[in-house]
Amino acid sequence: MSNALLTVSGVVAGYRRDLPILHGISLEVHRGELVTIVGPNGAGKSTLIKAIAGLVPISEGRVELGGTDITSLATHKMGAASVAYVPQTDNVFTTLTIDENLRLGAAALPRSLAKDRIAQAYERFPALRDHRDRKARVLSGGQRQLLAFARSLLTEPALLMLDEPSAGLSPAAVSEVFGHLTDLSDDGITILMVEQNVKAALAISDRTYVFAEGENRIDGPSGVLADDPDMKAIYFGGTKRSTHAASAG
Ligand SMILES: Nc1ncnc2c1ncn2[C@@H]1O[C@H](COP(=O)(O)OP(=O)(O)OP(=O)(O)O)[C@@H](O)[C@H]1O
Repeated sequence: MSNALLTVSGVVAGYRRDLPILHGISLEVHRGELVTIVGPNGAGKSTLIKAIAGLVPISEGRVELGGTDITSLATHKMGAASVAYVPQTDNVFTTLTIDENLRLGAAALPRSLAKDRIAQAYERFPALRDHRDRKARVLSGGQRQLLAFARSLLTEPALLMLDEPSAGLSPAAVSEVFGHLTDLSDDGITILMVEQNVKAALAISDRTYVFAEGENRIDGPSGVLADDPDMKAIYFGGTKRSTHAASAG
């Protein structure tokens, strides 16, 4: 039996029905895995996680979470379906403090559970506890990302999806944020992320999918792909489909 938590099969999707951006994307994320999607600009990486999150219409194909069909489920129902999505920007309330952001994120939980989960969040991200009364707008880019992760984890989603968590961060902040992602993954949290920082992403993820022009190109264990000559072809002009890529299944 497959250990897949998320299964995306043949997804065709785009911002306009007559203009598909994704041309039949398939991938799997197994329970406890950290999986990255990389690829050149405009490859459709962000579009895929937005489509999974119900933000971009899917015209063909299927998305399943734990065997349940969540294709085109309305975004506001994704939380109940146990999917959390952290967008690249505008992922925290900048006019609120860290503590207020977390309390808002836990608002749907019973009061005592919310308190416990916020305490756990501060334990996991001590930098947030240290600045709990600061407005999110004065936080560094890295601290904002950590706040966005902490908020999205309050409901203990089965799947955490991140859109370019390293975008706009300094190298030191990338290494701090990616260190936390490694810890989350070590704690068994299942993560699907889109990244532009290929080297850093390959270093921390279990498996990687490479997209180009809205299609799957290569996938396999990240350690293997780091040395794959086809990666260079995809990034520097070629679009050759690999025949030796490891399968996800
Ligand atoms: N809101 C939108 N409306 C229409 N087209 C869009 C929209 N957002 C993205 N696109 C188009 O969809 C295609 C794929 O964009 P997408 O953001 O998914 O790429 P990506 O692989 O994540 O790369 P990047 O890192 O450059 O964003 C691009 O041609 C882009 O111009």
